Amino acid sequence: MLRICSSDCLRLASSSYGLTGGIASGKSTVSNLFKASGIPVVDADVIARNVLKKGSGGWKRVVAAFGEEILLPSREVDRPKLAHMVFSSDSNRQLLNKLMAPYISTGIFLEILKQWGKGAKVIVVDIPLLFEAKMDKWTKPIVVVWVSRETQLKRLMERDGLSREDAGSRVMAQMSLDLKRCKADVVIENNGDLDHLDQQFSMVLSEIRRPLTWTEFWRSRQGAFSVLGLVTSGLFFCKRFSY
Ligand SMILES: CC(C)(COP(=O)(O)OP(=O)(O)OC[C@H]1O[C@@H](n2cnc3c(N)ncnc32)[C@H](O)[C@@H]1O)[C@@H](O)C(=O)NCCC(=O)NCCS
Ligand SMILES: Nc1ncnc2c1ncn2[C@@H]1O[C@H](COP(=O)(O)OP(=O)(O)OP(=O)(O)O)[C@@H](O)[C@H]1O
Repeated sequence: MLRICSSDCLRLASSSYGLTGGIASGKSTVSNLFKASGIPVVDADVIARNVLKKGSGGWKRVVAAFGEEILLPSREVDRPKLAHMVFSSDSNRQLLNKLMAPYISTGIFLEILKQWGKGAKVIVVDIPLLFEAKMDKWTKPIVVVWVSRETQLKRLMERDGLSREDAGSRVMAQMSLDLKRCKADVVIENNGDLDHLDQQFSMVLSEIRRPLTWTEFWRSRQGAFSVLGLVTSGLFFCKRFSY
């Protein structure tokens, strides 16, 4: 089932749409559908991977905090080892989040600027921890890909070859999907098959692409800039012709 909060709420859109959900809820699957529709996607997981590349600023801080035992012989981070350390300990995870957050948010911001520079009118920003990291104010509307806990665990265990216990600790490291669902503008339920997901995605896309009504336009960011432009030029002409 698809839930879209209200057309007004959705159409207050700025040009950065948030895409979030839980681990293995299907965000990447949905972001691939956006890409296939010609909408660029900024992927926070890709940025987070770059932040941990050997020799980068993030890598240095993380190695200094967690020690050289998290490194492979190539001196790249041993991701499964670090994953085990952070998903089995709240304090380790909070430390990693604190160290990486400034690099990840700067990376996301620069990627958005890059896409705007390329002329993109709409960008989807795929951030797994959008609510947890309080980045939800940056994006509108927010699309949450929701699945039941059982489906989530099953897909996570299958995809990453994890035990039920390890999959459970990764799920528990995030805000509950039920809470994220309450905070969403659009909810895509992904318990069904891929055809069902495709159908919901088409509905989301047509709602997002629907032209703005005049009321919606004036309430949007573009509308606010137009008002500002009109007022500024009005003042300019009044001043010019008052001599
Ligand atoms: C711990 C790391 C090394 C594990 O790497 P791994 O290749 O196994 O997982 P990957 O990066 O593909 O992440 C998979 C999923 O795990 C979840 N996840 C990742 N980090 C976290 C975290 N700190 N807290 C909760 N969930 C997380 C997300 O849903 C993400 O989509 C890696 O996830 C990491 O560097 N995490 C910290 C950076 C971060 O917060 N990433 C999320 C981007 S907002
Ligand atoms: N509707 C579906 N039917 C069957 N399998 C699905 C469906 N949607 C996603 N999957 C599978 O579930 C797994 C998780 O999906 P995906 O990788 O898109 O999740 P994600 O939210 O991006 O995960 P992560 O937070 O770890 O990055 C993948 O193996 C994907 O192929």
